[in-house]
Amino acid sequence: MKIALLGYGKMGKTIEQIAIKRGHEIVLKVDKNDDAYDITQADVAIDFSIPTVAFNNISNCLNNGVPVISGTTGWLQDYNKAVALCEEKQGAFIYASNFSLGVNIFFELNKILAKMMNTLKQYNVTMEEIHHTQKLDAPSGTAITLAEGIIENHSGYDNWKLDEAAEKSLPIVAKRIEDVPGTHTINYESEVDTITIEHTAHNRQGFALGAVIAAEWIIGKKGIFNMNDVLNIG
Ligand SMILES: NC(=O)C1=CN([C@@H]2O[C@H](COP(=O)(O)OP(=O)(O)OC[C@H]3O[C@@H](n4cnc5c(N)ncnc54)[C@H](O)[C@@H]3O)[C@@H](O)[C@H]2O)C=CC1
Ligand SMILES: O=C(O)C1=N[C@H](C(=O)O)C[C@H](O)C1
Repeated sequence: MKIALLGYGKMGKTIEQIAIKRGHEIVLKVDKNDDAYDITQADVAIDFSIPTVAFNNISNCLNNGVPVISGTTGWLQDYNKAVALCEEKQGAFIYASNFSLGVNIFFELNKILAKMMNTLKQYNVTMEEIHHTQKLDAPSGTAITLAEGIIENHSGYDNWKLDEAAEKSLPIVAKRIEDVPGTHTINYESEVDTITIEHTAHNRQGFALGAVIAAEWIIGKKGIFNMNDVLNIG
């Protein structure tokens, strides 16, 4: 498979290593200021760039008939536009806030726990995410997906807020600590006890492998998909 990497930072470089080990070829590496490039030489593009350029990168792929996987977070105000463009062009597109198998299992566990806790009003939910200090967005995309999983399954919450407590709001605390690849913790706290679920990434390999597996999976397909489609869970 010929892969274009849109964004050649920490994730782009990790994806390159894994893709080559799995027998793929990197035909294009696009980073900032690389404006003139021909995306059509790639069978599939993988975008791990920055929030302000992700939508342009995705649009360029869809406009040129190249299936695209995006893991960039912090651009979701334009997600519906990307979906509409994908439908118009009959293209193929996957966005996931987190491509790792472990986090996708954690997403499902989070929904089940929220459903179980729905009637137990003595427990308040809080969430914390910790990432490295170069991260541009807060809260993390993964924290937003987790919050959405709780809101869909627990009638005590209908929105989330960063660093703020309010009625029916799920508070998310975002911490930035040197070199942390990504830790997400959800606490259900009552006066007598606390129930905690947590996912800790030890490195970026799980995110990168998931993105390459998604790229392998999307070849030959048309439509808008997510990691549940790829991993067949949920
Ligand atoms: N969905 C997932 O599983 C994961 C998502 N992420 C997200 O992926 C994104 C990238 O993460 P990292 O690689 O850690 O960040 P990074 O900062 O190491 O890499 C981003 C790269 O994008 C480049 N860039 C800037 N403008 C560009 C443009 N116009 N076109 C292409 N590239 C451009 C930057 O120069 C940089 O090299 C972030 O949004 C992060 O939140 C990170 C890890 C896992
Ligand atoms: O920026 C990161 O590093 C990560 N970003 C993603 C997010 O915002 O959830 C996924 C992972 O936690 C690492």
